[in-house]
Amino acid sequence: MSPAWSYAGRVETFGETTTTAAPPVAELHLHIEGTLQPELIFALAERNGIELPYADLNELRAKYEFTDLQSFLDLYYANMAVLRTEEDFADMTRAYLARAAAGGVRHVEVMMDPQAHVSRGVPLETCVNGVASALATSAEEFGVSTLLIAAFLRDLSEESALEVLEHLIALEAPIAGIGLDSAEVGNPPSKFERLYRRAAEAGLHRIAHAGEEGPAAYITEALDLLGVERIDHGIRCMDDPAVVERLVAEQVPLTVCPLSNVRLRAVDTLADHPLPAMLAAGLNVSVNSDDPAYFGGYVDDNFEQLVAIHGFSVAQRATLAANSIRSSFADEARKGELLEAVAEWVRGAGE
Ligand code: HPA
Ligand SMILES: [Zn+2]
Repeated sequence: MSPAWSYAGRVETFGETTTTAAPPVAELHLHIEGTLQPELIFALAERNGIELPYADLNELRAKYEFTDLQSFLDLYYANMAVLRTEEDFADMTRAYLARAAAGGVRHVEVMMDPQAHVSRGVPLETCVNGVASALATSAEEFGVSTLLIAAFLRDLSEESALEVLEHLIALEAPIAGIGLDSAEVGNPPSKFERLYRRAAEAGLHRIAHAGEEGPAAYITEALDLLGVERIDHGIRCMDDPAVVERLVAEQVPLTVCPLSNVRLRAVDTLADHPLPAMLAAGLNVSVNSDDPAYFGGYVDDNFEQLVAIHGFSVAQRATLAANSIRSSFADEARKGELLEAVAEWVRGAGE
């Protein structure tokens, strides 16, 4: 199947040299199911003989107007119905990797939502093997190193999450860690203490969404009760100076997703986004796409708009890139290579 994306190869010019707006980065906050582009949804529906509730691409695209996280999640879960076979998961993953690589991503820690597939009758092996098979050839094919993270749906029970985690462990699934996503408010980190304890016992990395729509207190809970190594989003920390102070002191990585926050109305506009203030406060922030097929762009699009709206300098962009690399779970040798690539990008930018 031909890829359902295209890349315009946008560049900026600095004096004599030309460089891309986005530095080489590690993408640390990416839901693979959120990379499913409308064209691929139609292609997979046809391949699998599935009738979509939309007459055409335009009717589907008209649904991409969100009022909050839940309004997005409803469409995100509905569209997953087209993912049935290993090949479907692999094609979706490969399309993301190709597009991300073209936009500067050099390392990615891909989240997937196994419960969203198992609950509609897709075997765990099918979704894991499909995504993992595309990740396995990514370094060679796209120059992008990869890790896989199983994310659990916080609006489901802890028992459901534990059952799937045990199954993943029994299958020796190639996962590096676990995450926590879906509807945040009313589903605090404290609901998943046993899950995170089990993941730690199994030697898995631990991350969690917190402070996207939920309060700053959820960030503290995720750190203290779940022992997470990174916080996904975390923007609501800005409501509580004591939480900011702690996050700065401990240099807890926050994987921020500016375009996502605008599309889900966590912030009104990109001009109102707290990322510049977060950087200025000394927080360990990075830039990520979250669900690029739904939120209007990949990592490079996020950087491009941050430059356009906030005038982020080469030095600021290099800091964001270095933060992403240092906060990744890549090995030290890979981190060193990627940090060198950032330094090279800065030299090319001539600032
Ligand atoms: O932005 C998100 N937030 C919470 N859950 C999610 N699942 C996919 N994307 C998201
Ligand atoms: Zn997310």
